Amino acid sequence: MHILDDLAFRGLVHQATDLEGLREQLNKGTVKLYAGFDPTAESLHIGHLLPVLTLRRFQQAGHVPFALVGGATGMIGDPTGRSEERPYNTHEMVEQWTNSIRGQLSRFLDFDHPERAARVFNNFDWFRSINVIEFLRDTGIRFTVNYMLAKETVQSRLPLGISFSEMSYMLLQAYDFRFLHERHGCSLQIGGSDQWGNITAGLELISRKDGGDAFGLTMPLIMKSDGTKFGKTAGGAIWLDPDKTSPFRFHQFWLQTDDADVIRFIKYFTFLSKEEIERLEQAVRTAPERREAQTMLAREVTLLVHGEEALSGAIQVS
Ligand SMILES: N[C@@H](Cc1ccc(O)cc1)C(=O)O
Repeated sequence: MHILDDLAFRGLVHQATDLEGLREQLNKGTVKLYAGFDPTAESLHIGHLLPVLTLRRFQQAGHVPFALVGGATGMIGDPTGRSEERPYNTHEMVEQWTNSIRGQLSRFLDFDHPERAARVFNNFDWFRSINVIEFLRDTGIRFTVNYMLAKETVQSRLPLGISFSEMSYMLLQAYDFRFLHERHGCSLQIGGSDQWGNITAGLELISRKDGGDAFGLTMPLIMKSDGTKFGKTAGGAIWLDPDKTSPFRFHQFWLQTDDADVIRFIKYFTFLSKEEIERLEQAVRTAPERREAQTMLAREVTLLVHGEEALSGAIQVS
């Protein structure tokens, strides 16, 4: 199945800048794509899994994934979806978290592939040597304040005020996209639906400067059918770090998925085939009490994140 058809089947396409153009590009050959992750804590959580696994899907389909860890952007903080300014973390903290997140990402992508090896970047590597005059003359000049004010993130913060630093976040992310496009041939950025404004800011910069082909694709915000937030439990977030959320608790979390959500989550978070998923869908309908789909979901995601040994440990305890 074509990667874009697979993503559509899984309900993973929320918005895209030019799907037909992107399809053409993907058909022509290897596409390099990236997703970025800010080190705002020592570990990724399951909210990050969707972009990570989507990178993996692209790699399996013959493309080259780049994972960017925001050692620089993490020093400012993405205002997207936040109702107030973020407190700053120290440089030491951000650096430490950048390293642990880099390690976590490596489990999901193939870094040794002979032709399509994945890569990890840290945007601090390029931002550390850019000075403010250069940045304003080269990047700031490409955006009108009017354009920035029109972004949803900024709009929603206007009543209470938003700092110049947080408002500039979109320019940092835009700069990354252009940098990876120019230096490393990256032509697609993917992210959660809330990243649309930042991704399109990058496209703005790329097309104004060199007219290159570049695309943006976002994934849906994960909602539970009962209206509560996905991934948040009474005990807090579900982390990928086994020291913060044990493989047992991780496995249990997925086992408790509602019948109404389980097939959607299987599509998002597992690599099971369309046929297998359709069979499980049937099973939820005809024999929900067996919880076959939940068992499968918990098994597959725990295996992906924690590996075989941790999975058998988690199953034995339960
Ligand atoms: N802004 C993204 C992270 C990110 C950082 C830098 C980028 O170039 C891309 C994405 C987020 O908060 O999820």
